[in-house]
Amino acid sequence: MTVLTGQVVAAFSRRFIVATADGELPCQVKGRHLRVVCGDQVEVRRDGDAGVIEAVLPRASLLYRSDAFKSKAIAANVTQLAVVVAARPSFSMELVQRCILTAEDQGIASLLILNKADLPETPAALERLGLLTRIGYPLVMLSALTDVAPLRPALHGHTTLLIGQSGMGKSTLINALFPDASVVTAEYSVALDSGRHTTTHTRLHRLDADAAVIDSPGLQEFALQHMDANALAHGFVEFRPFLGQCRFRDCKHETEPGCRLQEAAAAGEIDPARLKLFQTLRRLQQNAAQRL
Ligand SMILES: Nc1nc2c(ncn2[C@@H]2O[C@H](COP(=O)(O)OP(=O)(O)OP(=O)(O)O)[C@@H](O)[C@H]2O)c(=O)[nH]1
Ligand SMILES: [Zn+2]
Repeated sequence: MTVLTGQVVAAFSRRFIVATADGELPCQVKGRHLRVVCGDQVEVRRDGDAGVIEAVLPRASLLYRSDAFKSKAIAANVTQLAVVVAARPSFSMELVQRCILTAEDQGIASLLILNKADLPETPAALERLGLLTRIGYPLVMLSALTDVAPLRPALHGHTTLLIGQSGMGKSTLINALFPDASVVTAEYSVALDSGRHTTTHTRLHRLDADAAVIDSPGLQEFALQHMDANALAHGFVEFRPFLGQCRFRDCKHETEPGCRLQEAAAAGEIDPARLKLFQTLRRLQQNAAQRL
């Protein structure tokens, strides 16, 4: 029997959404050991002011967060991933793409949020993001300090997971969307060009009956060892029309003759930088698999 106190909110009858979880929360449901994460739908029996989880409903999606060593589930039933970036401190395009690849693997839509639009370096950041907007990822530009209205239409009807490197302004954004949430924001350290960690929990905030936003801790790294070569290739959405058309069925899309992806890169049908990232990630995945 698992008792959750103060960790379940947003009730519809006996069904709850797990709103706060520090990673995966172990629980026992009818003798079975399970783990619930933020966004999970559970059926809860009230027991005083606490709740006893009686069932965990099947998940429509499960997003993982990984470092170099292990994958950890961060949120369930997310329908949209929103990656927050800003011109300052600098952000990693590779990290942004890794997050999006994970979302693609789970069939989740991705959205780019370019925050701190008031900064003079913003056009350069927008230019870098062209790698992703050109292949169709939507982008919302805003300044969380002054106005988050441009983001609202994109959140409609979705459970959105906000993800981003430290210092991009995620907490500021959450504060502006949910004035009662009282998330601590920190001045990022300009000298180190990186943010300090102020967010420790993954937390679901309800926007309205059909929309919610999940805030997650600032990212430093995002490994993808849960995706094999095939999943990786499909994660690059613009590769999909060319997959299965290489001369060799087990083509690694490196230097093989008749590789349709290399041809597409040479012809400007796909961005060579994206193919290069695929090759790097596939090799990393391969090496990790060999170590097991
Ligand atoms: N100029 C400008 N600064 C902003 C904007 N939004 C946030 N900031 C600043 O960026 C810094 C970092 O913001 P936070 O909201 O703490 O960043 P975070 O991404 O939540 O960082 P972690 O909590 O470390 O994950 C703070 O000094 C904010 O005031 C913006 O729209 N424009
Ligand atoms: Zn190939």
